[in-house]
Amino acid sequence: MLYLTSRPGKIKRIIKLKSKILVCGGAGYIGSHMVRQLVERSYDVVVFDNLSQGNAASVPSTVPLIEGDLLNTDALARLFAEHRFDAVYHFAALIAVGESVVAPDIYYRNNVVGTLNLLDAMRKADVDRIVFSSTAATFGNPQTALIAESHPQNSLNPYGRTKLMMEQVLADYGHAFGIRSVCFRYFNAAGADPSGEIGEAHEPETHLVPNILLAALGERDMLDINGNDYDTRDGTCTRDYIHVNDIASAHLAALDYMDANPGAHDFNLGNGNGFTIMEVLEAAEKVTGRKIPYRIKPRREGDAATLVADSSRAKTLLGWTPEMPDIEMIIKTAWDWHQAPKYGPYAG
Ligand SMILES: NC(=O)c1ccc[n+]([C@@H]2O[C@H](COP(=O)([O-])OP(=O)(O)OC[C@H]3O[C@@H](n4cnc5c(N)ncnc54)[C@H](O)[C@@H]3O)[C@@H](O)[C@H]2O)c1
Ligand SMILES: O=c1ccn([C@@H]2O[C@H](COP(=O)(O)OP(=O)(O)O[C@H]3O[C@H](CO)[C@@H](O)[C@H](O)[C@H]3O)[C@@H](O)[C@H]2O)c(=O)[nH]1
Repeated sequence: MLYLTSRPGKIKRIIKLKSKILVCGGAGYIGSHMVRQLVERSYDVVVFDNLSQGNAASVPSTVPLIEGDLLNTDALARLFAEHRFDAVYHFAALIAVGESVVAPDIYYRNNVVGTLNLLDAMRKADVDRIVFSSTAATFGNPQTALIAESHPQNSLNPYGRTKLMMEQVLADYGHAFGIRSVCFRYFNAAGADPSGEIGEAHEPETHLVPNILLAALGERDMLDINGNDYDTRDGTCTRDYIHVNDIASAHLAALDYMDANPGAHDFNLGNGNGFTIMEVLEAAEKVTGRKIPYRIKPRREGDAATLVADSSRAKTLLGWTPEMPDIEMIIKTAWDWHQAPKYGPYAG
């Protein structure tokens, strides 16, 4: 934040200028919700995205969208030469657990090399604040019912390991180079902005909630459930679903937190309630009023049986409160979007 006086020498009036924020991956699902919250609060925002999964239509027309790749160091140099950023939100990554098991090379290059390139560009431009999208997938199978930040991180898949590596890099860069960082380990992002203007639109879609809703709409024949022989209430995997706007609101709090606290910090973001796949399916049937067909398939490699967050640290230190913790409300916002998506593979 920059504070200027309207009359130099005489402090008559304080004008608070909003920070300029780079949102890498800002055309993606969570990034686009972040951009919307930043714009609503009058931040100066620039989006950098290679549109491999992102949708240009999800970025407001007032926000510059620079199409570029984190693996292209020239494009990054140009970006940081053209703009003076106060902080970076880094959402850009490949995100599918199952795919990372069969194509780890692509995941390590994109998520690890891409992030190292971004950090190099930041350092050259003297930008020293970054909020990094990490994940519950860094933890592996839990040793306690709720996963707090102190829980050991033994990721079960390459995707989670790319994120864990970057958490470690950020801690080292904080120590050596003074880079301030917040790593948010989201549990399962779901839902859509209640405006109905933006939502989840991946191609192909791999996430549970949209796949359930696509089956409800007949866009898929049925939901494939990846295994029902886990040690959970009904044998299907348990996850902690958190509304995408609640993830974004934590990022706003992180800016002030980094101002006051040098170094690297991590926070788990979830609602603290685990739902099995069958329970999410039942909740979606209630919300949609439709019977949703499904079949049981083999386990998907790399899946933890259960991932549920303890988010006390974010609540205490960031003053963060999720505004939409109810699973049916989360699904309802996604359902409103999926019935009439404005972009993506099922639009029109
Ligand atoms: N969706 C979830 O449930 C979840 C949970 C935990 C963590 N995360 C993390 O949150 C972040 C955002 O997830 P999302 O669901 O919005 O994913 P997404 O795929 O919708 O968005 C990622 C965006 O990054 C862009 N991108 C990817 N690689 C890039 C590159 N090399 N250069 C430039 N742009 C690139 C994509 O085009 C896309 O727009 C990711 O880092 C993901 O690992 C997501
Ligand atoms: O069509 C589907 C989709 C998913 N699942 C299962 O549902 C659960 C949740 O899967 P998914 O929605 O793909 O989320 P995760 O695999 O838990 O991964 C998400 O949540 C992680 C945090 O927990 C993030 O890091 C990842 O980026 C994000 O993809 C898993 O057991 C999947 O195997 C199905 O059975 N059928």
